[in-house]
This record gives sequence, C-alpha cells and structure tokens, in this order.
Amino acid sequence: MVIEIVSRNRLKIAFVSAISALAGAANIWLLALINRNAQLQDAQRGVAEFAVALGSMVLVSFLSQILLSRLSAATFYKLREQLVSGIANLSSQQIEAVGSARLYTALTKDIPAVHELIIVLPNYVFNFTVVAACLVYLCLMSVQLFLIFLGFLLLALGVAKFAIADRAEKRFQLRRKIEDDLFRCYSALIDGNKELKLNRARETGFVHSDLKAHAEKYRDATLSAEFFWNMSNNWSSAMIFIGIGALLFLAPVLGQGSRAPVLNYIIVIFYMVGPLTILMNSFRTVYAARVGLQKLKDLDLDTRPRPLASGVDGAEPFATLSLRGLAFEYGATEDGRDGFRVGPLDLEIQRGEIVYFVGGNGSGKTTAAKLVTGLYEKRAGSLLVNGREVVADERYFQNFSAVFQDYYLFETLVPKLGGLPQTEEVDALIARLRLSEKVSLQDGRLSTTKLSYGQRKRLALLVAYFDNSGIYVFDEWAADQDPEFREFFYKEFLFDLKRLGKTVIVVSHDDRYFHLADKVVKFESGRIVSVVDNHSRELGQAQPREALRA
Ligand SMILES: Nc1ncnc2c1ncn2[C@@H]1O[C@H](COP(=O)(O)OP(=O)(O)OP(=O)(O)O)[C@@H](O)[C@H]1O
Repeated sequence: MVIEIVSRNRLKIAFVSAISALAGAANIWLLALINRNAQLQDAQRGVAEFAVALGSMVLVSFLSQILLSRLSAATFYKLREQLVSGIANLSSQQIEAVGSARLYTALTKDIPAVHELIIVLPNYVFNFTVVAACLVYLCLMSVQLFLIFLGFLLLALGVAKFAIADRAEKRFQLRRKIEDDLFRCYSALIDGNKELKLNRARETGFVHSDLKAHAEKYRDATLSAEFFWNMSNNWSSAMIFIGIGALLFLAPVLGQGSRAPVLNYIIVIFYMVGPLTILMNSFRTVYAARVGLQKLKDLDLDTRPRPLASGVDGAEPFATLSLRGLAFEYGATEDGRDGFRVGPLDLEIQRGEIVYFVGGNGSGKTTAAKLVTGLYEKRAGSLLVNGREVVADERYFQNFSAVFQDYYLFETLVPKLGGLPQTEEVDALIARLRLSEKVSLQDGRLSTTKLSYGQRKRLALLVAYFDNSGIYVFDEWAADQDPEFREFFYKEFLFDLKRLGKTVIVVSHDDRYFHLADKVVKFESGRIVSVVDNHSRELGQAQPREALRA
C-alpha cells in the first residue's frame, strides 16, 4: 500500500526533493559568501551577490515547504483512505480474528508513523544536500584537514548507527508490540467501565495487574530505547567535537600555521552540525516508519476499492436459497484446541418463508446465520441462489439485512431499493414500536439513539426494516423485549415482512412461537439435527414439533 503510494507520487517526491536540494545548495552558497567576505578588506563588493543568494534561499526554501506540506497532506489522506478501504474489505471473521484494538492502532499509530517518513523525506534531502555540500566545501578548503575530520565523522556515524541506534530500533519495535496490548486494556477500561466500577476487586486487579503491567513494559521499553538513542546522539556529538579539537591541535603540526583558515574550517563544520543532527534524528522517524510498515504489511490488507454493485438490481428476483454441504470452522483457540465447526449444512429456504434457527446455547445458530449471509466465509460446500452457486460476490451481501446480537445502530435510513421512505410510513412504525415520544425522523436521520437497551433494539429493527432487503436475519431479537413487543415481533412484524415477499431467518429460543414459523431448523453441536416444516411437511430427519420444545 505504502510502496504503491510512494511509487505513484515518485515524480512529485523527486520534484520536492530536488527543490529541497536547491534550497540546501542556496544555504551553502550563502555560507561560502559569508566565509569569503569575512576575509575581504572591501566586503561591500559582495553585497549584491549576498542579496541574490539570500533571496534565492528564502524563495526556494519557502517553495519547498509549501510543496512539501501539500504532498504530505495528500499522501496522508491517501494512506488513510487505503487503510479504510483495506479494513472495509476484511470479512467479519477476519475483523474478529485481527481484533479491533489492532485495527485502531493501525489507524492511529502505524499510518501516522509512515506518513511522518514521507514528510521527513524531502527535509532529509535538504539536510543531506547541505551536509554533502559542506563536506565538498571542506575538502576544497583543505584535503588534509578534511580527511582527518572525515575519519572522525565516519567513526561517529558508524558506531552510532550499527552499535547503538540499531539497539534502540529493537526497543522501539518491542514498544510498538506492547502498544497493541495497551490499547486492548484501554478498550477494556472504557467499554468495561461499569463492570470495573461495580467490582472493586476486579478494578484493582485489572488496573494494577493488566494495565499496569503493560504500562510498565511500555515505560521500560521507552526508557531503554531512549537510552540507546540518546547514547547514539551524544556519542556522535562528542566525536564531532573531538574531530574539531583534533583539527585545532593537528593543524599546526600539518603545516597549517595560520589560525584563520582553520577557524573558517571550523565555522563550516559548526554550520554542518545542525543539518547533520537533523539527519541523524530522522533515523528515528525511519525506524518508527519501518515498524509501522511491517505492522501494516502483517495485516495483509487488500486495499483495492470494492465495486459498488447492488445485488438487488439484478434481473432475476430472489426465489430460493440452498445450502449444500455448507461448512465453517473457527480458527484454533489460543490453547491449541480446534475451533468450533459448523456443518456440513443442507437446507432449502424459499422466498417469503419464515425460518427459525433453534437449539441450545453454543449450538451454532448465530454462526450458521452469519455463514448464510456470507459474512463468514465458508470452508466447504456451496450456497445457491435460484439454483446458481454464489461465488464470492459483493452483490450477495446486498440480499440481506440483519440485526445480530452485536449490532451497530446507524442513525440513517438507507433503503437498498426505492427512494427514502415517506415520513408518515416511518412515523407509523415508530409508533408501533412505541417510540414516538422518544424519537422522530429528521432529514432522513433518527433524532436520537440515546435510548434504553430494549428501545435501541427496537430502533435497530426499524432501521433494518427500511433497508428494504430480500432476506432478513434477526438474531435473538426478542430476547430482551417486553412480552408486548415479543408478541408484536413474532405475530405481526415477521408476518408484515412475509406479506411483502421478504424471507426471514430468526435465531430464537422463544419456543412459544416456534409454531408460527414456516420451517424450524434445529441445531446441535454445529449441525442441523432436524428441519420441521410447520405446514406438516417434514424434511430430512424431522422430528415432531413437541420434541423441539424439549
Ligand atoms: N468469534 C468466535 N471465535 C471462535 N469461536 C467462536 C466465536 N463465536 C462463537 N464461537 C464458538 O462457536 C460456537 C457456536 O457459537 P454461536 O454463537 O454460533 O452459538 P449460538 O447457537 O448462536 O449460541 P447462543 O444461543 O448462546 O447465542 C460456540 O460454542 C463457540 O465455541
């Protein structure tokens, strides 16, 4: 992703770098003029040239800064856009496997780290040009002194880089790993605040063990990284000053009797120390970017933009959905046990049917529902719509709307088919859900979502309803509703959808309503153990309805 962005902008980066190099060259021109004029008796002769050099330097520096800020803002925008696109391309199970903490840190840490490098690049070129030009200038002034100084400089940089700074980089890498754990703790601190507040012992344990342990590791890694980093900087500065000292004391021995040229020489070195320090400090940015890049690479995101296709605009309307040996398996657990398996599942669902997925806790109902929607990628078998196999097709998702147990409540109504619903139509459903005093539709947006848990779930039902999809999935929607709303859900709402020709899959434990389903599919240990057709047609290993209530 980053390589691609850098490669696409290589001409711009090269141009900005060239301008930065020009700015660096203008700096040296100015320095050379100062040095030359300092030795002239009639310094006024150089005023015009000095003014031109100064003007050029200010102009070119300003231009390079403007171009740089434009380039940096544009690349940051693009990087974030690509990461967002990559995250959007992840399947639900991939997002669950990676974890939200890791994705948030990619957005808030890794992308800015890589971006920082892009900002620094032209600055790097500028300072590199200044340092290189200073070295050439020093060489022209005195080859002997230059070789002495170069020896010290190479020794300083070599040891700083390979013996010290590389150790700092390892600590920075470790620190970045700890950041992921720390972020998980922050999420627990915020999302689990109620549980923590209500259990002092848990809070104490969490804050003092988990959070503190990671915070301490982070602190130690930072201290250790900074130690090596500072050591590297101080070593380099010390070596440069030792080099200057050596020049001062060795110059007379080498026949450089007069002090003035040596002092001019040292002025140039002093001038070079600033850009050199910036150059060395930018290694830190390079390290951080390298760690960020590796982390982004580990995510292995597909950042290609997804085609914005709609499945409901297809020529053929949805008539049947068939599951043929459909199977799924969660990844192995952390302690090495095999993940839970669902399937192979065989099932036929007709348009307009109300199908219940029932079974004990952990029997695989939700997993099966996610598999049917395509949110979980199948490991084996096939899904057929109207007898034709569904390939990994973005359009397939568009057949579904769902309220899962971990739903997210969006405030907007976005129908997949047809225009926005009439306000009266929305108001009527809001009234049926007994939410009229709480919420209304304003400019296509719900006025609030700050409601009770049960009320929010009723609103989620409303948002899904106006998606106007072909197939609806409700995962234990009624579990925490008042009896009045359970009755409404099972006896009215589902039948309203059915009348509209919608197909509904309901994950349910409410056995009082099982008889209202067209089909009751029972799960045990990830497999379908019975399919009861309530229109007295029994399919597969069907069992009497009473047995389902057991
Ligand atoms: N994100 C996950 N990662 C790994 N394993 C999971 C995950 N979610 C569920 N499982 C495993 O899959 C099994 C089935 O879970 P699922 O949520 O499908 O059950 P369910 O029948 O819907 O249960 P419930 O009635 O309690 O909601 C669980 O027993 C669990 O071991």
